[in-house]
Amino acid sequence: MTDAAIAIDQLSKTYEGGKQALDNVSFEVPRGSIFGLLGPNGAGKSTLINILAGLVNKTSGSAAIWGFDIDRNPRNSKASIGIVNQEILFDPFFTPYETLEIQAGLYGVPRAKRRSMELLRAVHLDDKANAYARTLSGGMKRRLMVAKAMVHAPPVLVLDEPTAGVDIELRQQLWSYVRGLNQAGVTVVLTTHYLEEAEELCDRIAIINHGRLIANEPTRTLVGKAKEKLVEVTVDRDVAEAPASLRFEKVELKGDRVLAITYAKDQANAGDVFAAVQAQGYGIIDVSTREADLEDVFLSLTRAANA
Ligand SMILES: Nc1ncnc2c1ncn2[C@@H]1O[C@H](COP(=O)(O)OP(=O)(O)OP(=O)(O)O)[C@@H](O)[C@H]1O
Repeated sequence: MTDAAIAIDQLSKTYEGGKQALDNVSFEVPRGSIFGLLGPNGAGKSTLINILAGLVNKTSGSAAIWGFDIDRNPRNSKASIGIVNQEILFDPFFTPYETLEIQAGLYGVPRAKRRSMELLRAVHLDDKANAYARTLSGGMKRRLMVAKAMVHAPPVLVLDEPTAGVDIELRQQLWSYVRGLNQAGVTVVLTTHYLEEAEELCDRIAIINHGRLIANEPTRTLVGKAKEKLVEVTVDRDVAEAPASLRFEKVELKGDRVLAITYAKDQANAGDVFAAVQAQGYGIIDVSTREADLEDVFLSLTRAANA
């Protein structure tokens, strides 16, 4: 038995009709982490989450949640995970309070241990406790889904694209709640298309592309893998067009006197860039560099995997 929050071993899924959504995927989510599961549309993220939730049958491989194998110990594995799906699912005629009470009933949480009001307060819905769920805004519904996933106090919370269509302020609120849960000991797995969100929140990131795992590393290591770096050079006179003789990945003219030059870190350094600019007869007035972010890494990894 592993002590990972989630352990996935050689997991594969081929849907009826022959579409292979997961191809031999193995990784572990460390307990206590905020783990990002990233990938382009159709990569297989939802399939993976639905297998963990018991909603989709895997074709082969194994998965365990909090040490409980999903086949051998489905009750315990299900009790160990709370999942917030992409779709918003609850009865529009129940109030948020009732929705949580019903969910608690489904999970067999005894009345004395229910904390529906506390959960509603945590997601800033306590003033809507007795409103019909159908009268809630999209963002409120999503927050109710998060509260619903937490009624049985699972040690692992999975959020599948939780902020799609949620405005920035509510997104911040949602994340501060998720961070709070994590600080209280809950392991969090989230899938997102917002790379900067993953970069900011996640300790570790796995990337899936066409059903295959192409990265699984601490966020910092992953960001450090960016192959390209950008330097902007301000020169001492107007540049009519980006000089063609500068042999770097990309040279763009930004404004009259600023050259934005992208170079491959393993082939050049900033000194080479400055020397090349000076060799063109320009004096250098100012320089600024930008560290590559997760977006660059994500694009270069998925591009390499597709090639
Ligand atoms: N029930 C199904 N039957 C057949 N194919 C399916 C089914 N569900 C998903 N697929 C296919 O499996 C692949 C993976 O889909 P999945 O929804 O897991 O991807 P995803 O990474 O979650 O994408 P998105 O970010 O768009 O939700 C896709 O090609 C999808 O069309």
